[in-house]
Amino acid sequence: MTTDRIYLTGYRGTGKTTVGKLISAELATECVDLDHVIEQAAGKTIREIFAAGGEDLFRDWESRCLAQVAADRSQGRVISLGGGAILREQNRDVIRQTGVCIWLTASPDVIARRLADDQTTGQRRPALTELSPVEEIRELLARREPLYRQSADLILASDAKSPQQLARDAVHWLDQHGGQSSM
Ligand SMILES: Nc1ncnc2c1ncn2[C@@H]1O[C@H](COP(=O)(O)OP(=O)(O)OP(=O)(O)O)[C@@H](O)[C@H]1O
Ligand SMILES: O=C(O)C1=C[C@@H](O)[C@@H](O)[C@H](O)C1
Ligand SMILES: [Mg+2]
Repeated sequence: MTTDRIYLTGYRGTGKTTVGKLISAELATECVDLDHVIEQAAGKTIREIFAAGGEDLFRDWESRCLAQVAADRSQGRVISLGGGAILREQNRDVIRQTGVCIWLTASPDVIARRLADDQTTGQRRPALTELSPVEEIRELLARREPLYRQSADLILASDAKSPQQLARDAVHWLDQHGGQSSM
C-alpha cells in the first residue's frame, strides 16, 4: 500500500470535495477534484456532458482523466473522486495501484439533505435514474456499496462529524497508515 496519492471516494454529497481540500491543506499539498478536471478537459459542465452523450460519455471522460491524474504526481497528492468513479474495474485498479483510498459514508437521508441544500447540485449532479431523488440515493448506494468497500483502505462515517474533524481523522490515520479500518 502506498500513500503516494490519497483518493477520496463515496456517494455524492458525502464530502469528498470538501474534506479533500481540508486534508490537502493539512498536508501542505494540492487537492485535485476529478469532477473539476473532467469539466476543464471536456470544456463542459457535468450536466452538459450527460446531455451530450449520457452517462457512458461521462464515464469515458472520467476514466481518461483519472488515468492522467494518477500518472502525474505534480497535479496533487489528494484526489477527490466523483461518486461513481469506482464503478469501472479499470478505475478501481488505477486507484489501488497508485494510492490509498478513503471512503466517506453517510445515510441516504443526510445525503439527500446535503444535495438539496448545495447550490452546485443543478450543474454537477444530473439524475442518474428515473427514480425520485431519495429513492435514487437508496438504490445506487445499495448497488455501489460493495465497490466502495472493496476500494477502501479507511472508512469514515460523515453523518455526525464536521469536515474539519473528518480531515483530522484522515490525517491521523495517514500518519499511522495500516490496513483497512473504520472510525
Ligand atoms: N461532514 C459534513 N457535514 C455537513 N455538511 C457537509 C459535510 N461534508 C460535506 N458537507 C456539505 O455537503 C455538500 C456536498 O459536499 P461535497 O461537494 O464535498 O460532496 P462530494 O462528495 O464531493 O459530492 P460529489 O460526489 O457530487 O462531488 C456541501 O454543501 C458540503 O458543504
Ligand atoms: O455519483 C455519481 O455517479 C456522480 C457523482 C458526481 O461526483 C459526478 O462525478 C457525477 O455527477 C456522477
Ligand atoms: Mg465532489
